[in-house]
Amino acid sequence: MIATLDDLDVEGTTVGVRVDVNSPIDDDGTLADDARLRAHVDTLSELLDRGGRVAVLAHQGRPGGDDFVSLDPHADRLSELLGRPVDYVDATFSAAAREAVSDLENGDCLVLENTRFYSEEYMEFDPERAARTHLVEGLEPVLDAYVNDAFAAAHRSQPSLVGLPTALPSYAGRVMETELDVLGSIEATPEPRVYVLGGAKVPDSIDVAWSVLENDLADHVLTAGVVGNVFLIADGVDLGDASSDFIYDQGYWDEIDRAADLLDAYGDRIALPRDVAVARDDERYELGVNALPPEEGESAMDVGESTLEYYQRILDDAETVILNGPAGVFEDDRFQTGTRRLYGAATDVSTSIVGGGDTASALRRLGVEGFSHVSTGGGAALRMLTAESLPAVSALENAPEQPAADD
Ligand SMILES: Nc1ncnc2c1ncn2[C@@H]1O[C@H](COP(=O)(O)OP(=O)(O)O)[C@@H](O)[C@H]1O
Ligand SMILES: O=C(OP(=O)(O)O)[C@H](O)COP(=O)(O)O
Repeated sequence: MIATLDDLDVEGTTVGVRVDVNSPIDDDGTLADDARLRAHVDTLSELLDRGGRVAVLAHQGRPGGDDFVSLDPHADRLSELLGRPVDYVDATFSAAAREAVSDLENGDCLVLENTRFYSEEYMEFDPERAARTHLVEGLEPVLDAYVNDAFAAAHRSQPSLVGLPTALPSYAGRVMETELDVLGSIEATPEPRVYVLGGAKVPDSIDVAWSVLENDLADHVLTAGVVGNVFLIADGVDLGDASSDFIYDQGYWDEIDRAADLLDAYGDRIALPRDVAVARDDERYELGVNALPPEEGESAMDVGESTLEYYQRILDDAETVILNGPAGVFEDDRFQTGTRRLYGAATDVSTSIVGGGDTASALRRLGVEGFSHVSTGGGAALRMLTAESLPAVSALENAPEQPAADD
């Protein structure tokens, strides 16, 4: 049983709130998209309105990446979104950080530095060991409670996600609560149930396909994106060197065998693209699978019209659709059609659940809206769909007893 904000006596309590505001960053270091910050406004506003003293913890990017930047711009944007001052401290658990947290008054909010600026936070630990890291031992004395609202990072067993809830009374924030409610009760959604697996996380998508087909959760699995390309190759289609090299370069070559095994076991419930779109003379050009391979250098970048009509017919009969990953390279205007049409069709299904960071950003960019639920998580949402437990969620379940809100 996970405690929520309803169980927390907030007033005067200093709360460490782990959020996931990991966002695309422009070349000038500013935030390219603030959707993940917006998602946490309800949790943060509620804590502040109820008189909490809030220290926000979050990561941004991965070491070595161009998006591995400070949380200073995130604090500025949060301040605008919350309509109140949000201080930023360029420290996470040092004496300076502890002093800033200790100085918080009721209704104050500050953002601590990118947790991954400290090497331990980019390592995976079991919860007990995570509780003995510098980050947790440094912060725990100045915090009364911990709230985890970072569903999108809940598949990581890093100190700020599994160590703090081992050391402090802990609660799920509103984003975490909603995500667990929706994604944890997929089997209760109406049937026929269709999964659409696109995008580029091929091993994760194949794990999901195995799990939902084996457990009879899926009436159909529709494939698109790089996932669709892997299934086409597994089915014996020659997609040409460019698409094959891309899959090989991503390290996904072994996935072709797994896709072939899946087709052997559950081929009647797996739908493959019937045509693909390539760039020819700089224009979008569609080819039926019988006309493949494409010309040299051409890569399958989207699904084509005949696939979209086929998938539309399956979606017309669906009561629930669960989607992850764009149908094509939506960043290029020529290859947005598949994602716009497929996801657009999904909004007409009575229950439509979408996961994935790139997917959510594609949908915003293409103006596709009207889903029952858009998850903040990509990898975390996929992992939940395989019914695997998420380390950060298990840590909340096993957190120390908290005093009841009315005590
Ligand atoms: N046919 C394709 N070839 C190459 N890349 C593709 C193709 N289809 C989709 N993609 C890429 O997949 C990426 C998103 O996939 P993924 O990270 O799995 O999504 P999410 O973050 O929503 O889980 C996008 O950058 C998109 O360009
Ligand atoms: O963006 C995230 O996950 P996602 O790419 O699965 O949406 C989370 O912030 C986790 O980041 P990580 O995959 O660098 O641990």
